[in-house]
Amino acid sequence: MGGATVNAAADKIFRLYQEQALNGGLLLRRYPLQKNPHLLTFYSVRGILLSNYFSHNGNTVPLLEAPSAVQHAMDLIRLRSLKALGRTPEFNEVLSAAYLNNQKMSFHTDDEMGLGPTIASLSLGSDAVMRFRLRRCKKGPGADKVLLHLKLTLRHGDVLVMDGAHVQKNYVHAVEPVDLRIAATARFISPGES
Ligand SMILES: O=C(O)CCC(=O)C(=O)O
Ligand SMILES: [Fe+2]
Repeated sequence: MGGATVNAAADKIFRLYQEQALNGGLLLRRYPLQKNPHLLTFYSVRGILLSNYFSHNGNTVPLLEAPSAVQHAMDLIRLRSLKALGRTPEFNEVLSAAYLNNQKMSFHTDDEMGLGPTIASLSLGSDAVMRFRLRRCKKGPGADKVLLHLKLTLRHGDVLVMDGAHVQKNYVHAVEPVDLRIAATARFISPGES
């Protein structure tokens, strides 16, 4: 959910992410692709709802001290998730990934322990192709085609909502941006699982 007419907020957040990454306020970190294909760069916020912590590479600071890019991202995700679902899902964390130089996120599922059933991600920057495939393993020629369930383009300002634990249980997803892109993903994680 987004579109040219409602993207002033996304423009601002994208600019803030880049400014705050440049000036050191937001310490984005890159991981070697082979070692951590899932997350290339991440920044994580533990929100106001339960634990009230902002976390970055294992260190935590209160959400209110999180860079404004991350806080605004959370606000926009909440707003657009409400429009998409008719209710505001419970989120207490934002995980941000920056894709540079042809990086992509290969097929994975977000079914980590303690993760809530609704995950919503805000796309910033270049378009990306997102694919959903059945999680069930199928081998042999043409298997990819059979298992491919959904292919969509994520555009700047779009908020994609994965609603329900069954999404992670039954499907894996992959994201392949065209160029520089940042994704801010809001999730709910039980306090015990940090
Ligand atoms: O880049 C995206 O839009 C989604 C990222 C993702 O799937 C994840 O962080 O688990
Ligand atoms: Fe994911």
